Amino acid sequence: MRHPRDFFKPLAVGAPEPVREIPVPPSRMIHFFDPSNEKMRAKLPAIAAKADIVLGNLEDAVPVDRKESARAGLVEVGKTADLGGTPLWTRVNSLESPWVLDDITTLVTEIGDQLDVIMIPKVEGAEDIHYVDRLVAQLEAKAGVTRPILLHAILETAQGMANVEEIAFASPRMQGISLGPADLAASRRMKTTRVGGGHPGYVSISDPTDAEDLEVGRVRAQQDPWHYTVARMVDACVSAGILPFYGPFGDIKDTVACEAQFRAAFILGCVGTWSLHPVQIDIAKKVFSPDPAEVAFAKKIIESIPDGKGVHMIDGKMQDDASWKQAKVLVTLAEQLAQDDEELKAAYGF
Ligand SMILES: CC(C)(COP(=O)(O)OP(=O)(O)OC[C@H]1O[C@@H](n2cnc3c(N)ncnc32)[C@H](O)[C@@H]1OP(=O)(O)O)[C@@H](O)C(=O)NCCC(=O)NCCSC(=O)C[C@](C)(O)C(=O)O
Ligand SMILES: [Mg+2]
Repeated sequence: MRHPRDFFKPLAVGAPEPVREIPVPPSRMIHFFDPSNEKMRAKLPAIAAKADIVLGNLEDAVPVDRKESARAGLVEVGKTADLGGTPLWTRVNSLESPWVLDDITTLVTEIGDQLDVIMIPKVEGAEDIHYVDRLVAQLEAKAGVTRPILLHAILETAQGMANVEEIAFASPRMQGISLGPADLAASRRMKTTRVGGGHPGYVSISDPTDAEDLEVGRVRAQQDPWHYTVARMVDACVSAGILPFYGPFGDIKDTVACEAQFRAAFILGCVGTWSLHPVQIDIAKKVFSPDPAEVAFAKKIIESIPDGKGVHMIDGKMQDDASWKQAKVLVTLAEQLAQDDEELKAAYGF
């Protein structure tokens, strides 16, 4: 483990100094696009105008025979596309793949100053982050990159989950962590073919109303199979000062279930999610922007308790020092999002 006094030293001579605080711009959705797809590249400026973050995906979902053109397409995006200030991220191929070394080398040296975050798939422990950390520092120094590129890990193996805390703390470059429910389900031998979301077999059942007939009056409710994983990921991220994200929801047509899954993650503490299709950008924006009615009540708590101390009754509900802090979380997020969004500003009454 690195000495605490060395933690913020660059890992290569000439590399930029690591950041001390992770920047928190609006991060409600990381929008995935395939940079080998010319049509998607052409549409990117319009997508970037709606999305908080755009990410050129080089890993799974990009066919093997298009890995090189995806990498070249992303370099073209970094050099020529006008994204209007929307951060550009990438997901590189996994560390054991034959493409990742060229992915990282090419991207950092060609478009290092345009790239905000590199997402690393299938991270299993701190050693994976340490490897990329040093490599990126060497490449930043070589290319003269002036601000450090941050790293984001995807949790998609049981091993990665078991090591989530050490992954979160592995480097000052760590920006955040996302859930990778498809690979994680496979790694854990969960019995689902879905990419994120619930499963009709994962239910809780009420007691029977008739002792003789066990079928009578029983209500079944689907549970969230990602609850434990997301909650643990949120704790790991917050304790390390980095940002937790949900991940993909593969049933593009089921916008209702997508919204429910995103909202569960939002309520548990995630700052954002992924969008795989333009329709999911709007869902994420709606879900990860706090509800105006809740913001109004949170403002009322803050206004009624100016010093944030003591016990108070507001609309029949007990409020104290801790609930004042909860209110602060909502109002601070609402204020931040309203800064660049006139519609939200009006909805929150700022
Ligand atoms: C799902 C797909 C195939 C449906 O694609 P489609 O063409 O069937 O959809 P469509 O509704 O017919 O498309 C309508 C229009 O939207 C465009 N479009 C469609 N999607 C996008 C997009 N993302 N960005 C920008 N534009 C997009 C599309 O090109 C089309 O344009 P057109 O009207 O001009 O013809 C397509 O949306 C897509 O390829 N999305 C990205 C998929 C992806 O990145 N997957 C990997 C992340 S999830 C993952 O890896 C798992 C994980 C974490 O690793 C783990 O859990 O383990
Ligand atoms: Mg995956």
